[in-house]
Amino acid sequence: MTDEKPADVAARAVRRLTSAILSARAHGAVDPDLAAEISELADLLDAEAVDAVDCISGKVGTHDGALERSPVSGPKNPVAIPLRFELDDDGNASAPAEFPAQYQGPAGFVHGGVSGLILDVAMAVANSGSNRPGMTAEMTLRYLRPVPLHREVTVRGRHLRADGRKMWARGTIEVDGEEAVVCDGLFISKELSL
Ligand SMILES: CCCCC/C=C\C/C=C\C/C=C\C/C=C\CCCC(=O)SCCNC(=O)CCNC(=O)[C@H](O)C(C)(C)COP(=O)(O)OP(=O)(O)OC[C@H]1O[C@@H](n2cnc3c(N)ncnc32)[C@H](O)[C@@H]1OP(=O)(O)O
Repeated sequence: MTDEKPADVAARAVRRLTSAILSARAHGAVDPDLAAEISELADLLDAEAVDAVDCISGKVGTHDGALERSPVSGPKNPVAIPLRFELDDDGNASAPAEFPAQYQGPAGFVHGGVSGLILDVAMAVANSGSNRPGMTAEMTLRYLRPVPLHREVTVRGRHLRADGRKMWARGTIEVDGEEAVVCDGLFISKELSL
């Protein structure tokens, strides 16, 4: 038995579908009937969709549900891998990650923009873990070696220091224990409003 919510089950299925469509397309083999069936499913859900930014998040402009809706860690978000971050006693975030085909940049490797996205969230989680949530103001990425698809790597986020509203954090993606991508981020605390 699982206590997974229907929306989470659906999101997981859509992730598998995305990966499967990519790999089927690569071999020129998307069955037309199946494609029509998938489209019908999308029509069905689309008709039920609520036209609001906050439909998976709770209140607009808040941090509520940020982890749940995140395109990186959100089990409700089909675009997410999703990563499950753990915090250690010092507020450092880490998560194992294995990237499927839809995150490809160079053949066989993760797209650099995806690495940036992942590290932004890793740093945000670490900042929040240190009770210092904030908006990303600046990120500097160094790509030291390519990150392979379909292989477990480690994502880390570390809150470094704070000065007033400013916070500095560092995020890394490690492949075989070696840094492959390193990101330095500046975050600014801010009340959100639309
Ligand atoms: C939705 C937010 C969620 C945040 C996460 C929190 C909790 C979530 C819990 C767990 C985490 C789970 C999942 C993670 C979820 C989300 C994480 C993703 C984070 C994002 O995806 S977030 C979207 C991208 N991000 C933006 O959308 C920012 C747009 N932007 C602005 O909203 C403003 O631009 C802002 C607020 C940055 C500053 O504006 P402002 O008016 O409040 O402040 P002001 O300009 O006065 O600057 C004050 C001092 O910061 C310096 N400063 C400002 N910007 C700088 C820069 N770029 N470089 C160097 N220094 C800078 C100034 O120079 C001054 O410094 P000084 O005081 O020394 O003069």
